[in-house]
Amino acid sequence: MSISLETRALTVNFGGHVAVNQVSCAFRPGTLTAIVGPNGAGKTTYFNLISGQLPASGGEVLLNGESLTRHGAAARARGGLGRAFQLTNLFPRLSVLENVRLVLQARHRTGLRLLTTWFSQRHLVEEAGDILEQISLAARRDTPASALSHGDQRKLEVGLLLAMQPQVFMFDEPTAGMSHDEAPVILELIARIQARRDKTILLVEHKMDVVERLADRVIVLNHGQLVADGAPAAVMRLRVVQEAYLGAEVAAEEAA
Ligand SMILES: Nc1ncnc2c1ncn2[C@@H]1O[C@H](COP(=O)(O)OP(=O)(O)OP(=O)(O)O)[C@@H](O)[C@H]1O
Repeated sequence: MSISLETRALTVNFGGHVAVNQVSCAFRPGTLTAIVGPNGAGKTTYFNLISGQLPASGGEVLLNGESLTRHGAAARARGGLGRAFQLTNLFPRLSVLENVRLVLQARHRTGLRLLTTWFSQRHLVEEAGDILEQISLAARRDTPASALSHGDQRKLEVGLLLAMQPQVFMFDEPTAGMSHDEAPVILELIARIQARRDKTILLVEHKMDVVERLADRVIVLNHGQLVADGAPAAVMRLRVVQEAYLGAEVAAEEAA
């Protein structure tokens, strides 16, 4: 399939520090790419540059061949870049159902006039209800988003992404801070999006088992540079990756 998202020599400097350094990479629909690397390698910064949260110092981000340089985060989201796990996406006082319904409403571009009709309201609520089933939050549909546990808020964010139906899904450590019971729901959802094979999925992930389970391709960032790119089995054996993961495990053991 043709390229959906591409970065060309994407670069950002913070003072004298080059956090992302000339990263050129192309992503295709139907592929889940895991972005791995040691702490501070530039993974989240790379995401921020792609989604427009952070302006680049150099290089370009292209979606379907079109440069996004002039577009801010909101325009990129409308254009098809869906990034989860910025809890700011949620409307805290609105119920779980209303959060999803609002995003569906925006996607269907149903104006206020149409929305007043009983049919369109019912249709949106039904579609929102389906999404709540998928994210296992149907029982919490009337709960304000702010009253949900952290794990449930993260599920709801995936629900908002499902409602947006972006072309590119960006997940930044989707199960971080989640309990053992909660994480599988999110991973299953990502696997289901992946199974449709029409979306481009980017995943920043520290957990090796998650990368091994989900990734079709792994790219490695180290000191802001793209240092490896390929099939998960081969890339995960590389020393820089082993050190990054072993380092994380040792650090976790020391902290325990
Ligand atoms: N807004 C900022 N201002 C200054 N330096 C920053 C800023 N954001 C990130 N950095 C620096 O850029 C480098 C890359 O950080 P980044 O968070 O992207 O790494 P990461 O690979 O996501 O790390 P981790 O795995 O620990 O989340 C780090 O040295 C970080 O301190």
